[in-house]
Amino acid sequence: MTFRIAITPGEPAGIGPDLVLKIAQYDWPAQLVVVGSKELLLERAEQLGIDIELTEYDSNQAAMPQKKGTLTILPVPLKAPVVCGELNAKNGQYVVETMRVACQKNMDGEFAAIVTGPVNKGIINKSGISFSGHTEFFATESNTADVVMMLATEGLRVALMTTHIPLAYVSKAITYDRVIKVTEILHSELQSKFGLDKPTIYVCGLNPHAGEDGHLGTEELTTITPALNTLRDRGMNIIGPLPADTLFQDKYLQNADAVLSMYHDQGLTVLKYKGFGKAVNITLGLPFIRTSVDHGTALDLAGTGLAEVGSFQVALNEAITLAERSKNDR
Ligand SMILES: NC(=O)c1ccc[n+]([C@@H]2O[C@H](COP(=O)([O-])OP(=O)(O)OC[C@H]3O[C@@H](n4cnc5c(N)ncnc54)[C@H](O)[C@@H]3O)[C@@H](O)[C@H]2O)c1
Ligand SMILES: N[C@H](C(=O)O)[C@H](O)COP(=O)(O)O
Repeated sequence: MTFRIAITPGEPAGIGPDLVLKIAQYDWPAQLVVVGSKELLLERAEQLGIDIELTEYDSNQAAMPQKKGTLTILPVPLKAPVVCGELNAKNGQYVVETMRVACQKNMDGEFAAIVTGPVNKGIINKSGISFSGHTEFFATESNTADVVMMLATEGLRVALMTTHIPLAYVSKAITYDRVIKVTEILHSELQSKFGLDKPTIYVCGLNPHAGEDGHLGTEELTTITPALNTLRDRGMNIIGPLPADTLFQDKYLQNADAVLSMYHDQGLTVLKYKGFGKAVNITLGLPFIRTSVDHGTALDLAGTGLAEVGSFQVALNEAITLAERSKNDR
């Protein structure tokens, strides 16, 4: 028996709908249920010259592998017409509703995973909904206190100690408890989701040269190292904090199952330099599987046919692999 994967196309004026249609040009071993506007997909398909057959989702029917040229759709209506490349705050509520429905159906066990297309955080906030990212949204929606953002491409996994917050708040956010919590979630999910019995985690410092013994910043001495020592005492294999500018070299990375960076651009700049378009974003610590693309809404490419589908394929393949693994573990 196969399972169902929920797909949210994300921002309707961006490339998400284009990529969902491109994904549908292949056979998939799982049923792909797109949670979003049927009219939007049909309109974008016509614009791109893609043939697509949409079948409405019926929870009473058994899940079937998705055949190329087809998609299953769980309709969520748009709030306003869509023009490619033009954000419209009226559709902020639509975008959030697609995520909410997909989340609920995963919580209920009806779907085995969620794969999300890119959203524009700014326009959702402009629509009156406070929103900083899918990662935080799904945590709140599923009542999960702590989750971890991790992006992965071939040969590198990068997890983040802090996610979508202004740089000015990062230092305050890195508390002893946060270092313990995030590292514990990363460690336990490397074991359970990725089958690594005793994962090795390399940890970046926050300050230049990891603080240079307190001369260039003290967070390493006061917070990060004490927390990592506690985790080492609990048996975890943790290296660091090491200077972030020299950590990302092969002699460290070949031994690292993941690198834990202190803030968004410290880790993701390296990850995306290495693997942009071929990476997956995975939320660790949720009660369901959630993966996503490594890129944003690319408003400049929506409706042109030029958007690359590589990262969406990686995200969908990863969701299917994780869902199969989780099914076999049960
Ligand atoms: N998963 C997500 O929801 C997600 C991820 C990252 C950024 N974003 C959001 O996307 C919006 C735009 O962000 P940005 O401009 O920094 O990043 P972006 O990824 O949208 O665009 C950066 C550059 O990469 C190109 N690009 C992106 N995806 C591409 C693809 N699939 N194929 C070919 N070229 C591609 C774009 O044309 C642009 O030149 C922001 O609102 C941001 O918050 C969302
Ligand atoms: N931080 C992610 C990135 O740069 O790729 C992106 O903004 C998406 O984050 P969410 O999955 O939390 O929306």
